[in-house]
Amino acid sequence: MQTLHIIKIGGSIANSDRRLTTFLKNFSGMDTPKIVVHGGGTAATDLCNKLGIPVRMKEGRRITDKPALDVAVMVYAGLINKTIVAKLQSLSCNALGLSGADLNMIPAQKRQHPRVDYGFVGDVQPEDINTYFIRRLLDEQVVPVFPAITHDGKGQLLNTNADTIASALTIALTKYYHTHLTYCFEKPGVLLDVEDDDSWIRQIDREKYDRLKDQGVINEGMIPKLDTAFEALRREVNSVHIKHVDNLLNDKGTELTL
Ligand SMILES: Nc1ncnc2c1ncn2[C@@H]1O[C@H](COP(=O)(O)OP(=O)(O)O)[C@@H](O)[C@H]1O
Ligand SMILES: CC(=O)N[C@@H](CCC(=O)OP(=O)(O)O)C(=O)O
Repeated sequence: MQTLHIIKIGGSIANSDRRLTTFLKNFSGMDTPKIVVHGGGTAATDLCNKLGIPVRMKEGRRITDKPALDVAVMVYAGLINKTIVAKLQSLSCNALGLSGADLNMIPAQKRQHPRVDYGFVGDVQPEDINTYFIRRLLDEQVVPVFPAITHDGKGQLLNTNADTIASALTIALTKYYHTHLTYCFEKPGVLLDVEDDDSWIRQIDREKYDRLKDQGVINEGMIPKLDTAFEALRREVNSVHIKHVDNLLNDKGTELTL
């Protein structure tokens, strides 16, 4: 079996030219097959603020009404996705940007929640992902770049947390590859004290995560990241790491274990 690296980059990376350029240089040097999944929450929030569109987040997910969805599609599937693809092309990396609607790659269902109406937010089941076309592209040395946008198959685009997409994609491809999932962001890993970058944890298991979540040490955007990371491990993804983007090529960062 071939080894497949799936790298998710967070909003603070996509929003910083310096960080993004460093990441893409390191990433372009990695062996294929490989996939990028990106968020862009910071840029979407900035644009919403400029346009006077209220920003509401609940447990790391954006409550997405129609104006917020329009911003999400423009920012994630448009500006950020095409910027990443162009930069990768300049590094001789044959990237292809694909929202979940393109080639029906990532069908999703509108998020159902007993108490919160998330609006146009999608949840993804790994079983629904169109692995056939992804594998065809990977076989041709193409590097797919997925933004945080999916669709419901009935013409509706949906805003989907990028950590969720990265995890579901990796789970879906684990039948065909040795899969390694890495979440890159601007912190050195999962922190015991969010104010102290030296407090990063080398390894975290589900029990420790639940404890830290109950204590409020892990909150907001880290919740979808860790929930989806543990789901990937449970579904037999070979390794999952959460690390600083500048440590992509070394072993510093938090390793998740079951
Ligand atoms: N225990 C923790 N360790 C690291 N970061 C944390 C922790 N708790 C909360 N955070 C916050 O979560 C943020 C990451 O979530 P988010 O902004 O959604 O990231 P991304 O865009 O990378 O998905 C960090 O920048 C940090 O401010
Ligand atoms: C539903 C939902 O929350 N979608 C996310 C998608 C972007 C994302 O995941 O970006 P980060 O990786 O920067 O957090 C949002 O709109 O913020």
